[in-house]
Amino acid sequence: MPSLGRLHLITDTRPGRDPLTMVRAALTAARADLVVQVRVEDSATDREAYELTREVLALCTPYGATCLVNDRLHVALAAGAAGGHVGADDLPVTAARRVLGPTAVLGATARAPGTATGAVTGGASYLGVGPCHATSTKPGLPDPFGPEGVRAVAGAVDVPVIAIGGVTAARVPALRAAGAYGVAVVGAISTAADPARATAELLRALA
Ligand SMILES: Cc1ncc(COP(=O)(O)OP(=O)(O)O)c(N)n1
Ligand SMILES: Cc1ncsc1CCOP(=O)(O)O
Ligand SMILES: [Mg+2]
Repeated sequence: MPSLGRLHLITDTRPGRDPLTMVRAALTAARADLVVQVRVEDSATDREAYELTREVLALCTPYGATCLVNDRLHVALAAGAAGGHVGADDLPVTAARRVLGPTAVLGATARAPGTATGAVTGGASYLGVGPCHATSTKPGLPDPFGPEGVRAVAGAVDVPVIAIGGVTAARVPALRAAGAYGVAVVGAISTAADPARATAELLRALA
């Protein structure tokens, strides 16, 4: 399995957003270092998720960037993505690993050391850990737990920990110091005035 990129851009498919323009801009700055996770609204159809994934893959492939799909593992497989990401409301990690096969990238959400070790035993190749900071992108989340929450999880596992939730370039150093291997962002890139520049700043902070 190739090494995982440290910067994960999660597509912003809320009404009025333009996820493909964001992905294009981020790729010009991050190239092969970018992981793009295709995440669609729950109300989107599988056909819409599949078509967006195919378009994102077509953008990622020339750069050698990695494309993952959130939640919908059948879409990941059908589209030819490198893997997927699951959380508490999705397939259990062991089942997700069976679906994706042994070599695919499989991310799992974990907020505590016990869940984290269980996910790794079940076959997760990285963990998404958050919300680290307050976010307006996903409603209904528990309170943010800051870098200390990342430290607790990172200390319990030997797979890459990707910090998520309200991540900005300014917040990256503390998250890295707490053991995060990388970060996943929506708003830091999708709401930036200059998404390519925002991507470059995040990469600089991660280096
Ligand atoms: C890298 C990363 N970490 C966490 C999540 C959240 O996944 P989940 O808890 O299943 O919530 P949804 O994104 O499905 O709403 C993620 N997608 N990526
Ligand atoms: C999907 C998800 N899971 C936890 S926080 C989050 C959204 C992160 O978005 P942002 O980077 O805009 O805070
Ligand atoms: Mg999910």
